[in-house]
Amino acid sequence: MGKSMAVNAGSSTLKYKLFQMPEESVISSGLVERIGLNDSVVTIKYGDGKKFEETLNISTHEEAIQIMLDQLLKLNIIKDYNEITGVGHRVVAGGEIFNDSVLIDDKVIDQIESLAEYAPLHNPAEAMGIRAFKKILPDIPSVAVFDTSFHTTMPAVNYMYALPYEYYTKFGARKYGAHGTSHRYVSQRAAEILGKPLEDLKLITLHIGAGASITAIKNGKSFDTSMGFTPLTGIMMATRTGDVDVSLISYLMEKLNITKMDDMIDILNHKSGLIGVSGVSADMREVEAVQADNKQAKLARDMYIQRIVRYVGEYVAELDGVDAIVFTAGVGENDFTIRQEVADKLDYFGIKVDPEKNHIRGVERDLSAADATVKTLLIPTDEELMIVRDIERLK
Ligand SMILES: Nc1ncnc2c1ncn2[C@@H]1O[C@H](COP(=O)(O)OP(=O)(O)O)[C@@H](O)[C@H]1O
Ligand SMILES: CC(=O)OP(=O)(O)O
Ligand SMILES: [Mg+2]
Repeated sequence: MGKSMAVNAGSSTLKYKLFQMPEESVISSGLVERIGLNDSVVTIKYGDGKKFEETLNISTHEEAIQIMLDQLLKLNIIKDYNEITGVGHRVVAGGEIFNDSVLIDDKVIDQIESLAEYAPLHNPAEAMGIRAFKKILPDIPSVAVFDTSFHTTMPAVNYMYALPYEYYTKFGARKYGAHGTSHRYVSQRAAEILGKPLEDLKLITLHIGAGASITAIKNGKSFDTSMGFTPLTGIMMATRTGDVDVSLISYLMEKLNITKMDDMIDILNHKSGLIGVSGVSADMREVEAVQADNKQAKLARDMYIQRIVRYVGEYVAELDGVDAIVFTAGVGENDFTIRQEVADKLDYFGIKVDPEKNHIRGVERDLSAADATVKTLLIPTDEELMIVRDIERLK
């Protein structure tokens, strides 16, 4: 009994879902998009199909949380914050400390903050969100659900960097990955849709949003993933480089007269990726709107696709075959053109998408063409559902 709230702070978004428990029915869901960009959009769904929408400039996750909390009361979604009896927060980095979700106490908040360097765009904002909720609801159970915990099953051969070994044992220098809650959710749904036990499947899950990562899943477990020590590496993202030669970084620092590594990393995290190459926008929709007449925008989009294709190819090899690939997250769920072009480039593997089935947004569907030997699925992610289940499990 009661209402449970799942809070999901992404790099450019803040999402929440308020669930009636134990039914797991969604009372209200909200999304603040484009945090830190101009014209942030707040969308809140509630009641019987009611929708609140507002466009304003929101520069931090702290502001986004405040707006969201105010609207819960203003829109009469709840009459009092005390109606909420459990809160779960998505946290990106859990390092090697957290291989499962935990009940949050002061020590856990400190540990999440101590892992800030493992996810600089996320953990500080997420710790802040946890504190904001603790302030208004100090006595209800709250749970942290880590992106990294799904990836703790990766074998050392995949999570180790070829650096001196003691950097791992002394400093925790290894690949941790991210988006684990999403990769876990869509892999479970994929098994249900395919009607096969997850343990028997080889899957490649493509979580492509503002942050983006690809995971190879073997026997239901994360086997390899594209993000690294932090969510900076792997495929190209909205504002992040993805993989880059680190020697180039020191060369560029000299050229740009940058003396602090943090300043350089800030460029790699915030000024690169789609926005960096296109010079237009971090938002795929805006890049696509101008690509016909803008060479850089077209190049940015082509690079974005190419890197996805590259990782899928790598993971087909690592998994020694694949049963299905799954598209999810902001771009993966909404952009049929990206899905189509990615699939077209992978047809050697037997990945083939039916253009008609693919012409859709945001619904679960098998997109595979009749002659595909590898399935392509569209599965909207639901990190919030996973989070709320962990509140129930742990409270
Ligand atoms: N219709 C669409 N077409 C292309 N891209 C879209 C569309 N809708 C959303 N996106 C992309 O999805 C991104 C947000 O993805 P999401 O996974 O929700 O964010 P986050 O990484 O912050 O969790 C946006 O930046 C936008 O580029
Ligand atoms: C880890 C990460 O990049 O998350 P998001 O896509 O939500 O920003
Ligand atoms: Mg996200």
